[in-house]
Amino acid sequence: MIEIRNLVKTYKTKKQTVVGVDNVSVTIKKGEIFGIVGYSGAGKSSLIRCLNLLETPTSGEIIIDGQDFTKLTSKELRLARQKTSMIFQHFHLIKSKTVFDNLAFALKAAHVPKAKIKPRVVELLEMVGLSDKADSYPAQLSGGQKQRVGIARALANNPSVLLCDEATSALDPNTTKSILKLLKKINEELGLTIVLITHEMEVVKEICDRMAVMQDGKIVEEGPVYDLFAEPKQPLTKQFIETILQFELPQHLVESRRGKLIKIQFKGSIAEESVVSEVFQRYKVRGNILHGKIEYIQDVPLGIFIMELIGSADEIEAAIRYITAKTQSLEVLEDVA
Ligand SMILES: Nc1ncnc2c1ncn2[C@@H]1O[C@H](COP(=O)(O)OP(=O)(O)OP(=O)(O)O)[C@@H](O)[C@H]1O
Repeated sequence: MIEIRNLVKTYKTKKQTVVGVDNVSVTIKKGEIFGIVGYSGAGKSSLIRCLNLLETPTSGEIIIDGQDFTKLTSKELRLARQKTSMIFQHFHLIKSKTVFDNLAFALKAAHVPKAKIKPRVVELLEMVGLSDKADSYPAQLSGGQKQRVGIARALANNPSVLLCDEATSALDPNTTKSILKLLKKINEELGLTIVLITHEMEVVKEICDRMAVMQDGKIVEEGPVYDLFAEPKQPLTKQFIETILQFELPQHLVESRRGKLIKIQFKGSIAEESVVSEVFQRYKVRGNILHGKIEYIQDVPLGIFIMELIGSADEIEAAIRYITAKTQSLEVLEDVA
């Protein structure tokens, strides 16, 4: 478990003091994948870099598995850092060393006995699917393969926490997916806690259990990813969710509508029920689905549809009451009746 309490990180420049992290308190549970999103300058890097003391916090506490990282001696800190390893957007591999030697280097640095290094490297390469690249140099690898080496190196000394600093931001969408899949596998198989920072909601949607949204050094909202997708409360969270769930109707559809435009959100198992077809059977209304999308967030469906309901005012009202009761989420967008 990671407990961040009243964390403050400020930077003193010649002219001014800049606040990177502004009194953040958050608890990250053991074994979960926790995503931190925010625009550039929100303080994400400052926060994650404080977690393994790459940045020294100005004040506050960082307690990982019961140990306050801010109170360690430099020797204790070296050992503690092995518990919280990190992967980076630009991989940070040693260019002059082969993949094998990059991994062996991390083990040597942690004083792993020589005899144990080779079998561990072989094991790590297998874990990340790069057994055939042991003798390649970083320049001979694709971005995704380089990040796999980065992940193997981060896992070398059996950390309990993996920190990911925009780990997929330099990768194309397909490679991003494969790296996220690998992170999920590691999380499940090794029980590793993963903290990742990103500006991409796709990443959070794909693998995170819980998330926090940062702005101006503060966490403005946090919670389970599904809940924040289904019911974002803060304007900034809504903005991020809309990058995935927003859709606008083409103007000609809005202009040619004949009934009532409604937006329905289906959460969880209700998304798999036939609420809409039931409405057409029960009430004298006709309808068109004008737009719709079902997103699966950690395999749980979240559907959003825009429909036009056509019929008498009474029947439309009754249909709306029925859908509202079933979904708990219906918004009337436009009314021409
Ligand atoms: N070394 C530094 N010296 C001075 N100011 C800094 C330093 N590092 C970060 N900052 C400032 O702290 C604030 C938060 O920056 P930070 O890099 O943590 O944000 P971020 O959300 O990670 O943004 P990005 O995604 O662009 O990296 C910004 O105002 C930034 O200018």
